[in-house]
Amino acid sequence: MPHPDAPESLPLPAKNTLRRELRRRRRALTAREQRAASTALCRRLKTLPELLRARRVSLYLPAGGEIDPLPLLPWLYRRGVSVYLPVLRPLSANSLWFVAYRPGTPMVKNRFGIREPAVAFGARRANRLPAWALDTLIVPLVGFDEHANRMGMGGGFYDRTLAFMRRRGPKPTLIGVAHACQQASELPVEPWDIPLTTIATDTAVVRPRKRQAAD
Ligand SMILES: Nc1nc2c(c(=O)[nH]1)N(C=O)[C@@H](CNc1ccc(C(=O)N[C@@H](CCC(=O)O)C(=O)O)cc1)CN2
Ligand SMILES: Nc1ncnc2c1ncn2[C@@H]1O[C@H](COP(=O)(O)OP(=O)(O)OP(=O)(O)O)[C@@H](O)[C@H]1O
Repeated sequence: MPHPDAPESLPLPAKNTLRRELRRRRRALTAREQRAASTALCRRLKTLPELLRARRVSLYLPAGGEIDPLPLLPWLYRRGVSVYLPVLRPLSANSLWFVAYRPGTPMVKNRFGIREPAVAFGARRANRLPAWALDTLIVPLVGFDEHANRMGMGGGFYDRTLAFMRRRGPKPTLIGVAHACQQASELPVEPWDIPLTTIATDTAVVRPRKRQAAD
């Protein structure tokens, strides 16, 4: 079910207006609603076969009302999963690499005010992975629709970082996560958008429609 306030359709120029509206919705949730949503989301994630198979997973530290995936941490550590966080890649415009996140990882704020592992720590090869070397990415999103299309913060960070998915080679599982109120009725699909495997929210799991042979 689309959010009751979701617009009926989306002309392209309205994309940024919708992005602002969806960001406003998640920021408007109370601390109590945030906690309940995060608990419900993480409970659901723990039942996803994709995540049960995972050995190298990226999470994110929530900002601006994003749903919080961190209650997964103890569960992942217990299962011996290696956990990574996205870090703005130095010297490479708007793309990410993934740095180990474990007790003791030194953290700094990036230019958006989001905490991330310190550059010097991530600079050591043993502490980081390119996206293709992860098996599962938990991907933050600003908006999604019933076909599991995704809208992000608008920087193209994940789309650029995941562009390798169009080529032959490893294809990690991409699990988008969001609050249910971040659903819109129909998002425009851009040529550079990388489709997600699954989206999980506090109330549902959304998967893309299976592609027909003729698509
Ligand atoms: N928690 C979290 N971490 C993440 C992301 C994310 O979406 N969520 N990213 C996913 O890409 C990357 C960072 N991308 C971001 C892109 C834009 C803005 C942002 O707030 N833009 C402001 C302008 C801020 C400024 O320029 O100072 C804005 O649009 O209002 C933040 C993060 C990596 N880390
Ligand atoms: N693979 C890519 N190569 C070059 N530019 C890209 C690529 N992917 C996205 N971009 C650029 O990034 C910008 C932001 O794209 P868009 O508005 O779709 O972001 P988004 O999907 O919301 O962001 P994100 O991927 O960070 O969550 C666009 O101007 C687009 O041209």
